[in-house]
Amino acid sequence: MLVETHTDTGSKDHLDTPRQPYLLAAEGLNKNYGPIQAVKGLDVYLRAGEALALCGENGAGKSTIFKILAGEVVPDGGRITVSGSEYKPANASQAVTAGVSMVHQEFNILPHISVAENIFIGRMDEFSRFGRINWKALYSAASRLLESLGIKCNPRAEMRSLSPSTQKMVELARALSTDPKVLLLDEITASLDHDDADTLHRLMNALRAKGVGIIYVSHRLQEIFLSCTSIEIMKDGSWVATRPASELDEDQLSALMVGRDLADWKRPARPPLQEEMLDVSGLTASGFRDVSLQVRKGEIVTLAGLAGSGTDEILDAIFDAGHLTAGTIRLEGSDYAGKSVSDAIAAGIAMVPKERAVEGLIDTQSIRFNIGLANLSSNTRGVFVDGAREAEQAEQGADMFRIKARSTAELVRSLSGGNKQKVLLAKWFLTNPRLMLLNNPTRGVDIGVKFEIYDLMLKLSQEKKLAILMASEDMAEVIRLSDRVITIRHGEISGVFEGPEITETNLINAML
Ligand SMILES: Nc1ncnc2c1ncn2[C@@H]1O[C@H](COP(=O)(O)OP(=O)(O)OP(=O)(O)O)[C@@H](O)[C@H]1O
Repeated sequence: MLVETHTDTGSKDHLDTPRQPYLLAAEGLNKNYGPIQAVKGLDVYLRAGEALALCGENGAGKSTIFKILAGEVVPDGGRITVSGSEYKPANASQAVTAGVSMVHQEFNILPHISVAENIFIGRMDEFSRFGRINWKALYSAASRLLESLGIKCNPRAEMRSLSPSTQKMVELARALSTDPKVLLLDEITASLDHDDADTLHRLMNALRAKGVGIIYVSHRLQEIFLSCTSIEIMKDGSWVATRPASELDEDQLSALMVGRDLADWKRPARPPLQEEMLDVSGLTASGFRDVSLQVRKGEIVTLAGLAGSGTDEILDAIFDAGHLTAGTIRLEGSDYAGKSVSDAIAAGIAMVPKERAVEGLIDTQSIRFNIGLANLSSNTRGVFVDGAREAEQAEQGADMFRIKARSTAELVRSLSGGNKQKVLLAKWFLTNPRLMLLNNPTRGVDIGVKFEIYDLMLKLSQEKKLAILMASEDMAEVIRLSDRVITIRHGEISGVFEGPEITETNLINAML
């Protein structure tokens, strides 16, 4: 069902036709965080059966809108109705009762309890009698729900035993268990593997057919065209345009989002590279075996594989070499005997991990502190941290990656998701590494910054002879950036591709 939407052609009046009233109408929303105007007079209109993509650069205000709609943040101004009734949720559970459920960008789970409890958390009294929980009823309700949604996992399993992708799908099951009229999905696919992303898109279509309205945020523009019927673009907290998805293509959408055309971005031609930086041979550890590969100075080599193929483990094992069961690592022709992360940093290796929330950043500290952490050795005088040097370096990082914040003294937890990822990248790029290990470096980063990161990676590899070994699930990124691609299947190398051999068909055939 293609749903009629308002457009930005002509005036910006949104007519609520009697034929199909708005399921959700938010008008004139405002939200300030201190001096930051995160949302400025924004309108959002959603009809039953519509999947509306909310698009904008990192820090544009998308998550803030979602938090307002989900009752987690009280707006400073504006009016919302759901099914025509005034909607002013004081908290998330009032939002759920009114039919609005959300899946967050960051993980929102309790790792030490079961899948079933995570799904029905806050509603366990539905399964209790006289103060005792009827576990059988709880597990069978969870089992029925998961099965109906096509999510394969054991409701009795402890949440932390699941892959991040399955954990996210359980969060989706939790949102759907409340039978929402409006479903808010905030960058959910950033955590999903291929199969779960397919299941999600199938579910979105089924939900739309049942009349559920969906608002969807993703920096993967391809996905938006796959499953959304309309697109609202915002910039710096304000409305820019709303269009039916059928009227835009990816290039037009990215131009509307970032205000410039990115369609012509091409990787510059690069001279042949000779000097070897990394040479690993017969590397074996949990999740992969007998991996041998080389990365030359100035080269970008990518490990490409399906989720669970072993690419994450290979990068982790080079950075934290204490867990290897066999194999050797050589750096610039010399044996590397490092056994820990600190040995790796001392040897000039840096790593941007996949899960920034868990492995990468201390949320409760400032941007400056987080960038400084990886650069402590250059920022200390004797036993004291040189505050001025640390601040200068943080400024440099914030500039280089266009981190959107009032100052580098701001706490990382108050940043938007994409800006957190930029802090992580700045932190490691500023250590001036010889070898950079990047696990999905542009995850959650907006399209404009994505291309800036590509330019930066190419510049550093070219000018500073930085060797980059990256893992990426973004096929367009793999093809755009790599000098060489090594495909990994079931923990083993299944192919090596260079230059014109790097095509989507070749890579996918070798990955499957
Ligand atoms: N709790 C907070 N305290 C202070 N500032 C905040 C807070 N939450 C968000 N902001 C600021 O509000 C602005 C909008 O952030 P928001 O998270 O809504 O952006 P976003 O569009 O979702 O970005 P991304 O694509 O990076 O996730 C940003 O400048 C952000 O730093």
